[in-house]
Amino acid sequence: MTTTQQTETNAARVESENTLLRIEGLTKTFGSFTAVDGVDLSVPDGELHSIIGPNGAGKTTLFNMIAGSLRPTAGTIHFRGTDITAVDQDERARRGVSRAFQITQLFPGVTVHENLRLAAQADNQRFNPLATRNPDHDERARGMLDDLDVDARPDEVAANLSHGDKKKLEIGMALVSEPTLLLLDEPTSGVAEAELPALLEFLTDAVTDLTVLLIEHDVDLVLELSDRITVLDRGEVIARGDPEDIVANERVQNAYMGGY
Ligand SMILES: Nc1ncnc2c1ncn2[C@@H]1O[C@H](COP(=O)(O)OP(=O)(O)OP(=O)(O)O)[C@@H](O)[C@H]1O
Repeated sequence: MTTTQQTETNAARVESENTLLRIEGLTKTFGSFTAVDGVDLSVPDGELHSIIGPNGAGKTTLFNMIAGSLRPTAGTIHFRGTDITAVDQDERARRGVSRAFQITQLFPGVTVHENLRLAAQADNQRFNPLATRNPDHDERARGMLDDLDVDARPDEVAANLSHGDKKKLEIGMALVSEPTLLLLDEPTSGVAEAELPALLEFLTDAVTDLTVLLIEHDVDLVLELSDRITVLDRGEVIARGDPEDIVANERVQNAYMGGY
């Protein structure tokens, strides 16, 4: 083997050692319609990778396949080097793939603290209010509540929070389960303009040491938070790069980001 070949092999090995999520040829068809069409994606440890694209581009379908709620028609998903394509959603969550949903999933009738405690003690994201109380979960819930800085007392019921604080709580519930890969689906959807700066500040802190896949329509937020961005259009990857590359990409301009 030449020195150049050796260097390339080493570089490939380092790349694969750092890769947390690797997707190859991922495809989903609904009848004759192809919603996600042969998507490749590699996300290294610690990266915040955003998936953007116009409505109906296939972002949520892609997320559903990564989270395990939707079976791909073709392609593979590797997580930490292991093929998880056939692994069910609960087992993926147990292995560290955690999802905060587009539609708020918190329990409106219970307190803010209790929501976080239930999330901390959830076994692979299945909430069990009857599980034996563990002081460690209480502590993690309290710590997360401090980080969240929501405008509510711990004993306030979640239903009384502002929409922005509900979003924060929902993300906090995903974080308190200590995920390896966090899937964030539209964290700012429905959040009032006035609440956005606080949510952005929280998100920036919360995701610092995590590997995150983010779907988000707010382009400013995507450009600010992302290490890399993948742009989908009609199920296909049309561009990938760091925020500067994406802003400068003509195809992306035409498909999606008119005005940037
Ligand atoms: N279960 C389903 N059956 C049939 N078609 C579906 C199904 N789920 C999604 N689709 C279609 O697949 C395409 C991609 O949908 P998807 O929700 O993944 O897009 P998206 O990029 O997340 O859109 P948005 O930004 O509007 O949330 C859309 O045309 C949608 O109508």
